[in-house]
Amino acid sequence: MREIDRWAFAFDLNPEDEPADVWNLEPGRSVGVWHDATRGPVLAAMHSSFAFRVQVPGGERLPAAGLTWVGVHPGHRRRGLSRAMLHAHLRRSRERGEVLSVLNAAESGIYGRYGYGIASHRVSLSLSRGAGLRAVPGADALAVELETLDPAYHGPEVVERVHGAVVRPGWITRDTPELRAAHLVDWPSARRGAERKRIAVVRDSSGEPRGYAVLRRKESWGEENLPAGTVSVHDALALDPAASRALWSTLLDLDLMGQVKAHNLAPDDALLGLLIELRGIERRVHDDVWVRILDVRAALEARAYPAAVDVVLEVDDALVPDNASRWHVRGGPDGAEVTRTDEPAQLALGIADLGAVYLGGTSLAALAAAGRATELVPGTLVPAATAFAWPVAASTGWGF
Ligand SMILES: CC(=O)SCCNC(=O)CCNC(=O)[C@H](O)C(C)(C)COP(=O)(O)OP(=O)(O)OC[C@H]1O[C@@H](n2cnc3c(N)ncnc32)[C@H](O)[C@@H]1OP(=O)(O)O
Repeated sequence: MREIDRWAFAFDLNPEDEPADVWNLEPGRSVGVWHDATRGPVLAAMHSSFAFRVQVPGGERLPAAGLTWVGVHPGHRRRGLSRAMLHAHLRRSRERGEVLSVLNAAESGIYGRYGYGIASHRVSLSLSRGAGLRAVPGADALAVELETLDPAYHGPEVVERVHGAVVRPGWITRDTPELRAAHLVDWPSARRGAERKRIAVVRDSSGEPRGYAVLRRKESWGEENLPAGTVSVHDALALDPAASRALWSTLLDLDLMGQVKAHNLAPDDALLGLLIELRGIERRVHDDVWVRILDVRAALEARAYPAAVDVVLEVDDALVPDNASRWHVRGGPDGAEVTRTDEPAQLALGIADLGAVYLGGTSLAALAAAGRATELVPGTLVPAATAFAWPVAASTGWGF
């Protein structure tokens, strides 16, 4: 499995990284395709999945198959192996009772055909040292500790504790020790001249962690010998405004650094609201988690809707016939009742686009504007788009 993974993703593990490698795949959830080669059977393709629980609007955590390690040997590509594996994955996930499948895509063109849609986004910011932040009462009373990352301690005591307290659609907790360990691995080859991973921990007066950032600094010197180092942050969370202010004011004022590169932020991360000056900040938006709804009724009944919803959707799903139906969705902030119906449809959309709007991270109105959802009865789009939205942006923010 490691071999086919390396063939598919075109990498070899650096010898210095070998001791850090963690096997995080879960037993019973991988499928391989064998090829009878001249020198004996070899894996031509494989995929695996994690047994996740994904937070949906309203806070419920739904069973979801986190598709991963989809790889086809370059000598066997474009013969339908990936398609066959994806069809099997959808069927097996449904048999396990998983309501959703989620993934991070290697390339954007691969997964729409299997009914996955982009359901959340992540943001990268490039900030100058000293970027001004608004004052937040209580921030100065918080302590910020800077330590070398010790996964055995900081993992359970800080990172997963803070991570597990986040309320946000699309949030996925790392529920196995292997996933937790893999998340904090400090690959020696990834340092590329930067320091080992450090962690900034924000604590309240009782010592409770309220936020953290895993970071590396890299020194560099500009013209006239001016310090121009870079702070790279790939994992930063804060549970309240004061913790966020304390965390980012520390990261934005580290000696000898010229810039801070913050990756994997939710699109509405508090940092964006704290910054006094947004002009000149380089901001990039990437696709985050892709959602495939495996069971329309269970999925739509599990989430909450911020406004009353009463709409008949015509859902098209070529791969899961059970989903392809007309669904009457009636509900609101306390959830919804979803039933098959023969009533005339008011809105029509495909399963990938329903996946895209499901977490509230993509607007149904925006999809309709692009011709990806159709308003069959005038006046039904705006109320439905309002109900399918969510005030907190969807995000997962870590890769699997
Ligand atoms: C969740 C994850 O694990 S993401 C990781 C995905 N893996 C990688 O990117 C590793 C490198 N690439 C590969 O391993 C393979 O090329 C894969 C998995 C992307 C595709 O596998 P293949 O077996 O070649 O695909 P297969 O022959 O089943 O093609 C099915 C369809 O996907 C299309 N397709 C395949 N690869 C791509 C691609 N990279 N971009 C866009 N479309 C693609 C094919 O053209 C075909 O289209 P059709 O439905 O119109 O006929």
